[in-house]
Amino acid sequence: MRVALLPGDGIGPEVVAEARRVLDAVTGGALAFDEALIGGAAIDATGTALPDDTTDACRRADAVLLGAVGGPKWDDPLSPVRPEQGLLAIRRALGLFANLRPVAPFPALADASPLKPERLAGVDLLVVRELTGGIYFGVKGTYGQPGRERARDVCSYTTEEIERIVRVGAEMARARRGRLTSVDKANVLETSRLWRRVATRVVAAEFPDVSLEHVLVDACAMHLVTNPARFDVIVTENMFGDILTDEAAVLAGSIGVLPSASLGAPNGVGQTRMGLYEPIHGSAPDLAGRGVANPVGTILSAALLLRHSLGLEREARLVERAVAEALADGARTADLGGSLSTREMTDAVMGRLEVRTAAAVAV
Ligand SMILES: NC(=O)c1ccc[n+]([C@@H]2O[C@H](COP(=O)([O-])OP(=O)(O)OC[C@H]3O[C@@H](n4cnc5c(N)ncnc54)[C@H](O)[C@@H]3O)[C@@H](O)[C@H]2O)c1
Ligand SMILES: CC(C)[C@H](C(=O)O)[C@@H](O)C(=O)O
Ligand SMILES: [Mg+2]
Repeated sequence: MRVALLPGDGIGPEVVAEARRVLDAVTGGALAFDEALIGGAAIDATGTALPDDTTDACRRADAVLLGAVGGPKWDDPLSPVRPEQGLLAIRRALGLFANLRPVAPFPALADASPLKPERLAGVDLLVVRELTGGIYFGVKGTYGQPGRERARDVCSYTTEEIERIVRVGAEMARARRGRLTSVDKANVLETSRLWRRVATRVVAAEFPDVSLEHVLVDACAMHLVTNPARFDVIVTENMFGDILTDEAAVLAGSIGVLPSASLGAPNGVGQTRMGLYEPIHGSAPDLAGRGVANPVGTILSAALLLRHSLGLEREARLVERAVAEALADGARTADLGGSLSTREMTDAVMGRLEVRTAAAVAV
């Protein structure tokens, strides 16, 4: 099995290198890795944020593990080439329309969250974010005379785009606690009114066992910090999902611990899917090059990769348990109030992994 690694920029290469060590350990070296350029690193080397070689390497692979893209070096708002274009382009090129962002805070990290511990009790939610449509991909441009320009970004969704992401959300809810929250801004936006109608129809017709509620995005932002345990699966459009998941990171104690899986259509073979896996955080320019970033979000993304694209559920669980145990034993990087380096944090996880892997083999 082949995994394409796209380390990207800033702390991306640091956290991807650590997740690769974990993947190697848990699979006993069974995976082949191909490294390729994306983002600012690709702009510097080739002039474009997503070189064709990178897309080809991803297409040859069973799954992709990505670090992060972007940074101050490429932030000029007048530049026609931007690192983030590479990320959007690879999501689109691989048809990765469903972005799963689980938020199940580790009990050991309750003290790292600014929320009261009682607010965090029972929180286990999954945000299913639409990833290849909406305002990110609509017509955009800046028009008019210098000094008097107008800019626009068009938000557009088709019925089919909404149907397929709602189905993913409802399937996930069915496999969990059966509750789906569709988040929109239907009191203002046409796209949201279509979204709401389609979600209602799809769930009623195909998922009678799933309960559906509609919540407006502004209210959802509030509920996420006042009563997050009320949510099971949240399905929402591209930009709302981006914003709400950074907010939800507060529940987990740090944005450095949250993983994500971006999936395309099932490939039929044991229902695994081509997928791209990445932490939800960015390139953290303030931490880059210092070896202090938290690798847990990327390591947990690697676990999702094992589960969803390689069909290695046992190995995925081994990694997730090793992370939980390392955190329960007090392993902490600086974002969680500790002093471990990126590598030491990974070593703490790998120490638990060895014990667990040996036990699993013995059974
Ligand atoms: N998927 C991606 O590649 C992705 C996601 C978000 C932002 N970005 C890009 O990253 C750059 C920086 O964006 P930003 O500063 O708004 O967001 P960011 O997520 O990079 O950083 C936000 C804050 O979280 C901290 N943080 C992030 N990851 C961490 C980790 N693993 N361990 C410890 N602390 C961590 C940072 O130090 C910073 O204080 C921008 O260019 C942005 O476009 C990329
Ligand atoms: C960097 C940016 C394009 C990206 C997004 O908005 O999708 C990021 O914020 C994310 O959450 O993956
Ligand atoms: Mg984001």
